[in-house]
Formats: sequence, structure tokens, C-alpha cells
Amino acid sequence: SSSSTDVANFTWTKFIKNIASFKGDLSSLTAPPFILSPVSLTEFSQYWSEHPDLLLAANNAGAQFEPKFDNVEYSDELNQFLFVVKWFISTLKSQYSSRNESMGSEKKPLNPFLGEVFVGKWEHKEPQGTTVCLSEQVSHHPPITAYSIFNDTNKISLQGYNQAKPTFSSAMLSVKQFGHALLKIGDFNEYLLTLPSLHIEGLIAASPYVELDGKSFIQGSFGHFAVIDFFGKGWMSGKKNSFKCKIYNSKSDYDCDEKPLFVISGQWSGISTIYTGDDEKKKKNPQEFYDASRIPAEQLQVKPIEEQTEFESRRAWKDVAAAIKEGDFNKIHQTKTVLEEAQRTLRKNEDESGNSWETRWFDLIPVDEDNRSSFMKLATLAQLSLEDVPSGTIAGSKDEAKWLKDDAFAQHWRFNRQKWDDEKDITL
Ligand SMILES: CCC(=O)OC[C@H](C)CC[C@H]1O[C@H]2C[C@H]3[C@@H]4CC=C5C[C@@H](O)CC[C@]5(C)[C@H]4CC[C@]3(C)[C@H]2[C@@H]1C
Repeated sequence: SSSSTDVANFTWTKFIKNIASFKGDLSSLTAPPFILSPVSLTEFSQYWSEHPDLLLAANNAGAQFEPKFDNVEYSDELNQFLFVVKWFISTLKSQYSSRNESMGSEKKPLNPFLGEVFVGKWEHKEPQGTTVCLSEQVSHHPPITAYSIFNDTNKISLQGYNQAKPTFSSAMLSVKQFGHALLKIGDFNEYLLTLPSLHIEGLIAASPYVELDGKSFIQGSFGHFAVIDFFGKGWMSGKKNSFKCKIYNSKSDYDCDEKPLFVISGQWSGISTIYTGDDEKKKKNPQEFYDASRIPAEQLQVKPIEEQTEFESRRAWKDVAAAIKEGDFNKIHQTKTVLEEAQRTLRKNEDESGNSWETRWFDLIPVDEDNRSSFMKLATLAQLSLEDVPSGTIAGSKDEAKWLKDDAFAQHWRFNRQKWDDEKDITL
């Protein structure tokens, strides 16, 4: 008699075969229950701040970044840039490996409905106040999640949006990310962070995990520029989740192949070391930069489901999540259908009454009217495309041309703080 693992393997192999040939929208594909996650993509915004202390550390003026190297001239801005790079590296394990830790493998997240929101907070010891996380599904076709994470006491705010575009070729699932993150520290300092591309390893073995590839850029408003190269097993270092980050005074120093101020390398899911550009060749005097497994991620606080509105993710998906946890295929299908039918009715009523869905806390703004952010200034400093192309695409490159549609004009999702301040229904 076939054991349950044989059945699972059979269904999995069949599933992999039909995603390999599947050309449509992956989220419409019914995957076997064991690969389904009970968590919706709107919850992924919290992964930007599961080490909130490192996010807040970027704004405690006067703190000297450790380790400190004698042969480096530290300006306050360079010092802050190092804190920002460390915070960014600390987000990656939560973003890209947390499901492997909590559920044994990467899973297929629930596909949020339009207007789905996820909110929570991290309470800190005095005087560091509270860090708020707001996440909203601002588009369903294509799926786009916008987020805002801010701490008014510490005067730090992160906003951004994400659209993941999976493509399948020769049994490899690769994902391009659209969107970017904008970090504002105090009243002046701003940073643009672009998103890496990724692919899914371990699909055939039915224990998938995310491996990052490509590059991420961090452009600071004082000019400092970081380029982070991601690579996995089988590449130079042979270890999975590897990266090399080079920090420069400016993008032009990077372009002219100047010596970097710092080189950071290792695993974003493990240990990384930092040394100065002078020591890069001899790898002399490496100091520990970050150890991703030393301090556990700090879960944000989410109010109980009974206090949530029907727009809030964990309440809206409660029955589907329970069916997924039971592994009950029919119940998953039936509870999902209830939610999808309700959404279809909403959309139909909107079409008939002629008023389309209003996003709650975010506005879609044409790039040339975007005076709420320094995106254009920072993207120009980093010579990155302003268009709606994969995150971090170089302006004017053939990659940009490949993704530009003729009628394209760049629009980006921006947080509207006034709309949150005026919010009546959703509470933290
Ligand atoms: C549809 C094919 C299928 O179900 O295969 C199941 C496998 C688990 C692989 C497909 C799914 O893998 C998931 C990984 C998800 C990304 C993980 C992290 C992030 C970072 C976050 O900041 C934004 C979202 C993003 C990019 C997730 C997007 C969706 C991904 C690729 C899921 C795949 C459907």
C-alpha cells in the first residue's frame, strides 16, 4: 500500500510537472495542501523589522558603529550608513528563510485580496516608544503589497511596496521583485533600498527554499552607496545564502572601480564579517559584522482575531488557515471559494455602481508628482531606473528597455500618513 509520503511525493512530482508547463498566474494553481502556508503575503511586511533594535539604532545619534577600524575616517553620515546596512542585512533571514524555520520548508503564501490589511506593533523599553507596522494589499491583479513601518518617538520611518513576478523556466522558479524601500531617519537623511531577485531551490526534492541572486543597492542622501551581490551554493563560496557587500563614498566611486571603504561578506542567514577596503585583498583583520542566528527575531504584537475587522488578514483567512493546518483539501477549497466569491461580488458591485476600490493608506503617484519622497533624487544618484521595472534596474540599460511597455509611465505607491491618522476602523 502506498504510504502517505509516496502519495505526497506522487502529487508533488505531478504538481512540479504541471507548474513547469504552466504559463499562467502561479497563484491560480492549486498546490498540494502540504506546500500551502496559512499565512498571507500581507504579513511579509513585518519581516522588514523583526530586529527593530537594529532599525532604531540607525538613529541614535552619537553612537559609534562597532567594529571600528583605525584607518577609516568616520563621518556621522558614514557611521549611520553602516547602521543602515547592518539593519538591511538583518532583515533578510526573516524575509527569505523564516518559513523554513517555522514550517520546515518554503510554502506558498495565501494570495491577499484587494484591501486586505495586516497591522501590528513592537513595544520598546522607554524611551524608545513603539514601532508600528502597516501593510495593505493595494492591488490584486497584479498582487502588490504596500507597507509602512514607523516609530514617531525615534523619528524613523520605512515605507515601500512589493510586487513579486514569478517566472518558470526549465523546472526553475525565479522571481523578479518590483518596488523598493525608502528609509527616512530624522528630518533629512534618506535611503533608497532596492530588492534582490530570487529563485526557489529544492523544488524537485519537495523541500523548497529561497535563494537570493542578483544585486541590491542602498543609496544614501549623503552619497554613500552600497552594492550587495547575492549568490548561493555552487558559486564562489559554495555556501547557500551568501553575499558580498561593498560600501563606497558614492556611486561614481563604484563605477570607477575605486577601492571600497568596507567589504562585508558571509551568509545573510548566518555569520558575516567586515574589513576595510585596504584589507580586502589580504582579508587581514576581519571582524564580525552580524550573526543572524544569535538574536532571535522579535515577533510583532497583533491584536486577537476577535478584535479584528473583516479586512484584517488573520481574521479574514481564519477558516482557510485552519483547513490548511488540518491538510483538508476539500475544506481548503471550500473555505477559499467562500472568500473568493465574496470578493467577486464586491468587484461586480463596484463595476455596476462605477466606483472602484479606494486604497486605504497608500496612494499610487506618478514619479514626476512624487514630492512625498526622495525616490527620484536617490534613484538618480544611484543611476537606477525611475520606471516600473524590476527593482534596482540600471537606468537606460537593456534590462530597462526589456521591461518597459510603450504606454508605460512610472507610478509608485507612497504612504499617506494623514490617511492613517484619520483611520477610524483599523486599530493597532
Ligand atoms: C506556485 C508554485 C508553488 O506553489 O511552489 C511552492 C513553493 C513554495 C515555491 C513558490 C513560492 O515560494 C514563496 C516564496 C515567496 C517570496 C518570499 C519572500 C518575499 C520577500 C517579501 O518582502 C516580498 C514577497 C516575497 C518576494 C515572496 C513572494 C512569493 C514567493 C515567491 C512564494 C512562491 C509562490
